[in-house]
Amino acid sequence: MSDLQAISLSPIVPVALTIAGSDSGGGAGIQADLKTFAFHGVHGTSALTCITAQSTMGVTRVDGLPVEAIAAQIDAVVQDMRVQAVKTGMLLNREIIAAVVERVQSLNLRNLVVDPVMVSRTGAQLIDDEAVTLLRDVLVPLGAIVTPNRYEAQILSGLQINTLDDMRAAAQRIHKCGVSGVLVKGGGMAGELRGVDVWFDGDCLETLRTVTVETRNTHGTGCTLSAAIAANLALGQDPLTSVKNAKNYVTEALQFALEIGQGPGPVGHFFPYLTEHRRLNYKSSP
Ligand SMILES: Nc1ncnc2c1ncn2[C@@H]1O[C@H](COP(=O)(O)OP(=O)(O)O)[C@@H](O)[C@H]1O
Ligand SMILES: Cc1ncc(COP(=O)(O)O)c(N)n1
Repeated sequence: MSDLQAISLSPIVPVALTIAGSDSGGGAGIQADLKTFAFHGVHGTSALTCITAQSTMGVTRVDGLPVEAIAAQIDAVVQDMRVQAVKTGMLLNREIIAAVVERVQSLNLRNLVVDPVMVSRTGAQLIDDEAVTLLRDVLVPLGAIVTPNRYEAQILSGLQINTLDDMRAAAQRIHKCGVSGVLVKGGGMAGELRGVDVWFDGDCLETLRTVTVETRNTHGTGCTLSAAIAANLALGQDPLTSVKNAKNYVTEALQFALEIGQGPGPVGHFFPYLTEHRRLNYKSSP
């Protein structure tokens, strides 16, 4: 039997669903999520929440989709396939968050990874204040894992975050809102804390360190990380193992981040695994 036949006859192909926005530049959002799912050998499905006109230079326009269209996409996938893990990304506004919460609850979606996309790594708020409150009070508590960056963790915890101890305190405070596992990400921290994450699940408080990658091409790191966590959960890994595997994957993808466009380029989702010959034909980050 050929490898191809073996794959198509395989009885269980894990399925993951991303509920997120589109990034026309292909580095973050749905595009990053589907590449990440594919890399992990997980079938990727998607419910689009909004369309951003975006590049490495920034976002020039955002159009939200009607909530009925978002709910219908989720229903279509879940009614047909066994979805083992779900991640949420950019949910844009109150109405969209409420619609997603309603579907997550009524379809009893498990293994939910909430990437609380609210503030960019540079500190710019991406969704309005009312949406922030709803996300914090209603969606985050439904999550198996929530993955705030430095600024999002400040909003969710109400604490200022400047040190590793602050990250630890924030993870513990956010855990109190009902989510099972909290990963406070350190991409927006300064100095040696850049790229250091903190995990708390009620029992275990762990600092996760990888090498710090010296690159400006970090577009899509958060989306890629949360999608990789969802992929690992879909593959049957426990939450902490999923987080550790995902962090290692993001670190490798950062090491092969792409010098594409005029702003911060996207991480290289498949680039660590291209053959040496093909890799040499691309310019990777320094
Ligand atoms: N320069 C870096 N070196 C190593 N890891 C990094 C670096 N920048 C970000 N990361 C990692 O990428 C993941 C995403 O974090 P972050 O960039 O803070 O998220 P977001 O994109 O949501 O702002 C985290 O695991 C973080 O530690
Ligand atoms: C549609 C969309 N969703 C999410 C992000 C955040 O991206 P990052 O992973 O760099 O935080 C983005 N820039 N665009």
